[in-house]
Amino acid sequence: MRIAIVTGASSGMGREFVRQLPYFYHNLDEIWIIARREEKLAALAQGSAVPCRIFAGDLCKGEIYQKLEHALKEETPDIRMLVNAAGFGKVGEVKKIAHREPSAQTAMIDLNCRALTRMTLICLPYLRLGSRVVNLASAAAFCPQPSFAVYAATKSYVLSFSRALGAELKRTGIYVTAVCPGPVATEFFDVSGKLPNKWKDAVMAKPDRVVKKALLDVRKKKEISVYGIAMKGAELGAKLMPHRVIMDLLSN
Ligand SMILES: NC(=O)C1=CN([C@@H]2O[C@H](COP(=O)(O)OP(=O)(O)OC[C@H]3O[C@@H](n4cnc5c(N)ncnc54)[C@H](OP(=O)(O)O)[C@@H]3O)[C@@H](O)[C@H]2O)C=CC1
Ligand SMILES: CC(=O)[C@H](N)C(=O)O
Repeated sequence: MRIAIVTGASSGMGREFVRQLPYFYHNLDEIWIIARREEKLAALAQGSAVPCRIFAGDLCKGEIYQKLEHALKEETPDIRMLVNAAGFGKVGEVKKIAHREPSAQTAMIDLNCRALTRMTLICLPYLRLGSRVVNLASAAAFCPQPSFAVYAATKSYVLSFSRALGAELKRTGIYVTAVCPGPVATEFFDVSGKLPNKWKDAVMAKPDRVVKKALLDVRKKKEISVYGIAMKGAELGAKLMPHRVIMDLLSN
């Protein structure tokens, strides 16, 4: 059985991956979709061109992994693609968020880093020649971001982990792509709060376009997928400019 697994499938870019995957991969038997909101997953499954298997649960708790591991052992599928899209952010200074929502920042690390790593480790034995791992990092991975500090740090982890894992797996014919978009119009900002920099509103991208570009880059075995000229500029800027200067710019 050939499958794709997508976390964070109930909204935003995860959902978009589930919608677009059948057009890029014509031979998928099932897509396994993961998130907490079961009703959203059910609605997605209903409209899907490929049968979807729903795994509703919290990736910061153990139960969902047990269900998934059990299903993997039963089916021994060929995982053609794992998409780690579940994630969230919180806008604001570290101290203020800690006061307002004491556990939010460590929960962010749990989901954005720990859960993504755990999902990858669980799926690794089922990846075969030509399989792909797609990790949703962010342009926030390129440089530390005051007022988005923990979030940007988690995304630096995702980018670093993805690149190193990709280097390890390349000789086995398995490819890893870190997707690094700038701001994308999804439910993300309902959870994170308003963006700290007004210019980010001006470069807001559409999720379907970001995901289409990501899937094209995945096909090309690209290590990093960056959507849009503005974020390509940001990537280059973060390589050329001292991060202190960029942080000053971001703080103003
Ligand atoms: N939007 C943006 O500007 C950008 C986003 N990203 C990254 O892209 C990824 C997708 O974000 P996006 O689509 O924008 O955001 P959304 O908020 O639309 O999607 C987040 C997804 O994660 C799921 N999720 C959240 N918490 C948990 C949890 N504890 N257990 C299981 N699933 C969970 C949500 O489902 P549910 O609530 O049903 O559990 C939802 O499906 C994230 O990693 C984000 O950091 C990267 C760059 C830019
Ligand atoms: C939310 C994001 O990850 C985005 N790249 C941003 O920096 O706003």
